[in-house]
Amino acid sequence: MSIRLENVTVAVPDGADRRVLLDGIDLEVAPGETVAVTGASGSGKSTLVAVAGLLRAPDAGRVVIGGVDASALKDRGRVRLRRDRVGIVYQSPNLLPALTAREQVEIVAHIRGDLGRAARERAVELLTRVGLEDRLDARPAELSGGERQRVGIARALMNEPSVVLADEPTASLDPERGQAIIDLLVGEARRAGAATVVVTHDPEQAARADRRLHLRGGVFHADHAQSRT
Ligand SMILES: Nc1ncnc2c1ncn2[C@@H]1O[C@H](COP(=O)(O)OP(=O)(O)OP(=O)(O)O)[C@@H](O)[C@H]1O
Repeated sequence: MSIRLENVTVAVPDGADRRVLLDGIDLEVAPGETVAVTGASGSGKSTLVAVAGLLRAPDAGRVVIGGVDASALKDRGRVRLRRDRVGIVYQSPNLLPALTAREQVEIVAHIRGDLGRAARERAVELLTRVGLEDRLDARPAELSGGERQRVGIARALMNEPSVVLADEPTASLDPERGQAIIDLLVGEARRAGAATVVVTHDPEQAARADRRLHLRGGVFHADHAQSRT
């Protein structure tokens, strides 16, 4: 399933004025496609992820996930659409200190009310895919930053999302580990056929995506790195 943003506009208070962060953005990401979004600090990248992930309603425009127009849904429907179709990888994975890696991932199924044997097996399979098969019972304090982010990726994929959104998922890691995490995320999202948007500051990471867009002045510009290649 794809995600489509149509004419999305978001403005925020700026002193006595209002500042337009997203100015009629159009974006369609196909199933299995990865789009990297770069942009200066404060350019609205996190806001874009929040809107695409149905965490924040745009002031105007629509977000359509798998053909379903989120703006036409009531709050509960929007929450369900996000829970069932969207996986989000955050800058920092915000794991629950008391839970093991396995439980951090299982909790997604628990929230949906379907933590049965199949879900438990899927959690282990995902943690294995991200290279944590030996760390299943480790708690966050026992994991490195990179390992915690791997748990965050497994957790984001647990609901078999149609759309994966990642907001600077490697911000807290060194470049080498960051690149490995991006490769893992992009690879897993492609494998799952998810439409994927990765926000990153890092041109090398952006180069791993199928398409690169640069957010400036509230609109997308084709990334310079892309036009050189
Ligand atoms: N609800 C809000 N009220 C007021 N200002 C806001 C609100 N949401 C975002 N902003 C401002 O809008 C700008 C863009 O924020 P956003 O977090 O989307 O940028 P970003 O590109 O992700 O930045 P960074 O790369 O630094 O994380 C920032 O200046 C932020 O302070």
